[in-house]
Amino acid sequence: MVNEMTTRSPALPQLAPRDADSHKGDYGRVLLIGGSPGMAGSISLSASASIRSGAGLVTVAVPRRCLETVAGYDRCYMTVALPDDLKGFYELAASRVAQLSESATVLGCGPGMRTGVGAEGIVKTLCSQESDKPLVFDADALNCLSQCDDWKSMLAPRMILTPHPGEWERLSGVAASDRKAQEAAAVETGKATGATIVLKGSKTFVTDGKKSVHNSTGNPGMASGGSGDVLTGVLCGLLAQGLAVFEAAHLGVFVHGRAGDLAAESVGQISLSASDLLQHLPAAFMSLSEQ
Ligand SMILES: NC(=O)C1=CN([C@@H]2O[C@H](COP(=O)(O)OP(=O)(O)OC[C@H]3O[C@@H](n4cnc5c(N)ncnc54)[C@H](OP(=O)(O)O)[C@@H]3O)[C@@H](O)[C@H]2O)[C@@H](O)CC1
Ligand SMILES: Nc1ncnc2c1ncn2[C@@H]1O[C@H](COP(=O)(O)OP(=O)(O)O)[C@@H](O)[C@H]1O
Ligand SMILES: [Mg+2]
Repeated sequence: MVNEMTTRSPALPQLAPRDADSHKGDYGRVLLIGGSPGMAGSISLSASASIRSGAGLVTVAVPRRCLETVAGYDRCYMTVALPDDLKGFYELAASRVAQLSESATVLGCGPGMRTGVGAEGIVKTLCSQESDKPLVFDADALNCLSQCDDWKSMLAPRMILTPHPGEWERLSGVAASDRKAQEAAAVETGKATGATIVLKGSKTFVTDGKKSVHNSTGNPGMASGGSGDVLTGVLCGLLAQGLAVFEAAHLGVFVHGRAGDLAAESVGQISLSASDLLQHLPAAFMSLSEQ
């Protein structure tokens, strides 16, 4: 059980208004790492969502075989090819990620990445960096973490983990069918590591072990492939604009669900796709001022 006495539920954070003479460098440089042949769309959804969530500059690092595909989805982000083999990232990709991450202000990793030696090397490299840069781990980055016996010791307060219940079962060992126990494990992990855990679901639970909140937006139309990939990008976009880690997670899940609710009003729950979430992020952000 989540102990209400040891966690508190904060108010919805807000983004500050933009200075009239600000420029793209003021809104952060996001580096997203992921994708693989057959799952190029996932990391593209994340990158496009980062742009729609206000990031100044977004770069996507993908296996070389996916570069042209990913680049063709959206003109607004940059692409970098990483060493690959037929299974995804090749071992040498980790050192290139280390180089690229130096010029980024926010890092996101995992959607569509697959698991393998190359992907595991990237996750370990990102975790071992002496850095305060915010880092979002989703999907296969979480699956790579779960291969490490000491995965909790690899976490830090700069990190957000965004597992769905299946991914959280792999990591925490707590069955996806026991939501209360999964939330309690998320609180314990937050307390032990300082990381923020976003345990996704119909009422997504966000905790850093000290503060916790259940999200109130979203609908079952979002139960469609790619919805979570969009959330990863939203979180990176908010972090890039300077929100603190827990605050970015709190606002991110809210605005992502609001985009889903607006999309459902427009196209219905049955037809709702992750692309519709992207299209409704602008209205979701504009609606925040009405909160
Ligand atoms: N367009 C693209 O390129 C897309 C690419 N994608 C990429 O695909 C990769 C695999 O990611 P994944 O999430 O699809 O599969 P996986 O990690 O095996 O998890 C499924 C397992 O968890 C269980 N489970 C239990 N509760 C659950 C819950 N509430 N929500 C979800 N699952 C739940 C579930 O149980 P079951 O459904 O059998 O009841 C099953 O056993 C990853 O890289 C991702 O980024 C996708 O984003 C789609 C769009
Ligand atoms: N029934 C639902 N109600 C509200 N939100 C949902 C529902 N089903 C899924 N979602 C949201 O959609 C996203 C799904 O994430 P995930 O399972 O990682 O998808 P994918 O990996 O296909 O991108 C999460 O943010 C989750 O909260
Ligand atoms: Mg996912």
